[in-house]
Amino acid sequence: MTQQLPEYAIIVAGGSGTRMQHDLPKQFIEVAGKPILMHTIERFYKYNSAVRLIVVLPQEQLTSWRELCRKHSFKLFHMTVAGGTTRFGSVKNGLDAVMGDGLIAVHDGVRPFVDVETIKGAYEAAAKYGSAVVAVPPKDSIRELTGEGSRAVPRAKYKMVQTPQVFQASILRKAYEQSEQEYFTDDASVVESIGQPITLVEGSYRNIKITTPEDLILAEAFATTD
Ligand SMILES: Nc1ccn([C@@H]2O[C@H](COP(=O)(O)OP(=O)(O)OP(=O)(O)O)[C@@H](O)[C@H]2O)c(=O)n1
Ligand SMILES: C[C@](O)(CO)[C@H](O)COP(=O)(O)O
Repeated sequence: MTQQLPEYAIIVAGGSGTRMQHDLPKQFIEVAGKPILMHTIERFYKYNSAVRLIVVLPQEQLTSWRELCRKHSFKLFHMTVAGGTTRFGSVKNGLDAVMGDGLIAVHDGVRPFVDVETIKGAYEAAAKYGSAVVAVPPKDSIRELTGEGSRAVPRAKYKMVQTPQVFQASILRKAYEQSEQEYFTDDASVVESIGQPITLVEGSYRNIKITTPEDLILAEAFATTD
């Protein structure tokens, strides 16, 4: 009989949301009556209430998050950790709170519509292959910028990468021991750089990252049709 590894989720919500141009960091903006980050945490609880949740927040928002939880009677248990100046730094701080072996999902706090099947598929694939990164096929044509202009590239050769990105704990820890590089845009790029293979698993077009103002319109629509 195979032993079930403990499951962790580091939910990174330590950013400031500059592209949203809102007075609050976007993870705290209300969608369907509650902060985006609460929707995200609920998705992981719905998948498995035993997942150990580490929520990474901007240092200056730790107290206001506690107040928001009180205001919304939000009782789902989670640990909070102060973030870094970049996503890389925030993941690293979250990782410091994970002890021992297990599977660690890193998920953007601003992807509140990730479905349970996607989370389950990612943990299962990571248990088997060591890594699992959720991705979807591009819907648009893609052009590569060249020095002089641009040229078409075959989109069947590309995937749009989402989160969760799940890894065996030892692999993720080793990857985050190195110093940050500019091309690290996600955990897969960090892990790949130490020579570990990346396994892709199917994501969902609903699993949007709330980034710019029009995403909030989509978010309200998704929240009411789930
Ligand atoms: N220092 C940082 C930067 C980002 N994030 C988190 O990483 C996720 C994806 O990042 P992004 O959408 O870029 O969020 P922001 O950095 O907040 O947005 P922007 O780039 O527009 O400033 C978000 O949940 C964000 O809170 C983080 O935990 N710590
Ligand atoms: C991790 C991520 O959401 C995968 O698509 C994305 O790379 C985050 O990028 P951002 O520059 O922080 O928006």
